[in-house]
Amino acid sequence: MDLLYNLFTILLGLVLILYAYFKYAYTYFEKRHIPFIEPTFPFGNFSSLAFRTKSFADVMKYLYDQMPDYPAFGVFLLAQPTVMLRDPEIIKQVLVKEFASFHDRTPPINEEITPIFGHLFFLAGKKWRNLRAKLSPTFTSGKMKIMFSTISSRTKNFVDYLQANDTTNVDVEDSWTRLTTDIIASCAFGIECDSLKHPENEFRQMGIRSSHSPLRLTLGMMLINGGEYMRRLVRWTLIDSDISDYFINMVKDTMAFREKNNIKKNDFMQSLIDLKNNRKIDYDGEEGEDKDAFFDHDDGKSLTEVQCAAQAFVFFLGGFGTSSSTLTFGILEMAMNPDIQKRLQNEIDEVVQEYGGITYESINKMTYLDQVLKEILRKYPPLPWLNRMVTKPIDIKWDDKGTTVHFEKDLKIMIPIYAIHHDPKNFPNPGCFDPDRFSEENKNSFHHYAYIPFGEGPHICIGSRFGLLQTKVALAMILQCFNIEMNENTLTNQVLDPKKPVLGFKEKVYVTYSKRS
Ligand code: HEM
Repeated sequence: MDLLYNLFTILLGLVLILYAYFKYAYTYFEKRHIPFIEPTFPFGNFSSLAFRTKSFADVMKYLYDQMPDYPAFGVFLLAQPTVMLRDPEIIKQVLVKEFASFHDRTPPINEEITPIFGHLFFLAGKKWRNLRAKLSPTFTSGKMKIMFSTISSRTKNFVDYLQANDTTNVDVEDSWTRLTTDIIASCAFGIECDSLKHPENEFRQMGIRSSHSPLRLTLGMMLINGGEYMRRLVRWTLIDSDISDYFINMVKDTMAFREKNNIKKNDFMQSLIDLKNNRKIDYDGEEGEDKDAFFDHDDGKSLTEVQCAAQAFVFFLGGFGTSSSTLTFGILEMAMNPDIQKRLQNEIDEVVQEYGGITYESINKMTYLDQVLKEILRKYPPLPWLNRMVTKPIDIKWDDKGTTVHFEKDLKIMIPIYAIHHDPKNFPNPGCFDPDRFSEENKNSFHHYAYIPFGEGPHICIGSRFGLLQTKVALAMILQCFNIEMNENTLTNQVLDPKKPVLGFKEKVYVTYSKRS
């Protein structure tokens, strides 16, 4: 009984200390005269995230909508003060103009604990800078042109498969993730896994497990964001070790096999092999692509096999989830907006006739397709927020009256893309799907930094060209062969899923693909 009593007293003492610490932390913005939303112990302003009752996108939009009169405001993630940005001019300062003060997303991840996370998305400081310089030539337009044939042949197989099967009630997300998994498996890992016919294959299963954010990952990321002490406390890995080992071994095996048999291919894996062997990737960008920027930060060091595996892993995660989410939302909008679908089909038919098929060149001629894709990414940005932290203290221009606000080192920054894209001040009637927002005459009607599905500045998505290309090819090939229609299983008033790390609906999206005559 005594033992129980003592334990209870210790626990109560700890909770009280924690409470006092959080209460003190919650005075951060008040002391600095920065507007903020009142937090509650212990989750700050993010309790619905912790209890998974709302998606990241919805929580941020809820907070954003509460502070319409401020260019930015404070919130708390647990006890962590975080500034959420609203005004595109401040967003521009953070992402581009004052990049030197906002160099990193989070404090550096510990590569010894989770080597598979030693990739572009999580690395910080010089390590990120050097790696970005090394990897940029992997994604030039020249490389995309070469990879077009892999993308289009996989997509053609996919369309053939649909044509040969019953498509009266297609589970849209499931089918797209199979296609995008196969494309990225081939381009990033150099393997063929045919997820269409064999959805249970090991590669796909590992991919599904690694991208289904378990509670551990969400909590782990909150703690990693929490600063030096918190990061030292996080001793568990953020991903199951069998998944991490699987990807690392696959990259090692593929590299060894290709080198032993002197096999050279035009894919991401080849770029990684070049970097491992300390040879720079050949630059084949087009005029206008900044060649010097690619190389002026290169430290000349080669990558280890494990570092290569981490990059292949982030290409995989970045490549399949974001694109299949974009395509799923796109297909649903096509089904709900038959007029837009028809206009897009007319463009595809005309351009295909002119060029004799769907080619790299013809895809780039489809201007309405480009508008449709931009509108999908506005309404449904797959990554609904960006984060940065203050790496060097700075006075930020707060408004055009000359007010400045001091941001201290280590302050966290959130940019709620989803909320910004749904702000009627930026995009009138934001719930309406209207690709004409991006027409030649309207494309300057919104602030450049109010539309940021790929982020902006030096951290901008490195794979955006690849992502756009594979989604455009997929939409064009599907709409060339099928009309997309709603059926009795199509839900049109869905809510966002709190469990998915990438934007997605809670319930499945079903539609009918009917063959075009
Ligand atoms: C529709 C498709 C995609 C969308 C919407 C998307 C979106 C984003 C966003 C919002 C960021 C953060 C940018 C920032 O912080 O400013 C990002 C970063 C990144 N993305 Fe993508 N992405 C897509 C496709 C891809 C693909 C296909 C790959 C790889 C093959 C990829 C790899 C990456 C990497 C490595 C980063 C980190 C870049 C850095 O910090 O240097 N993404 N992406």
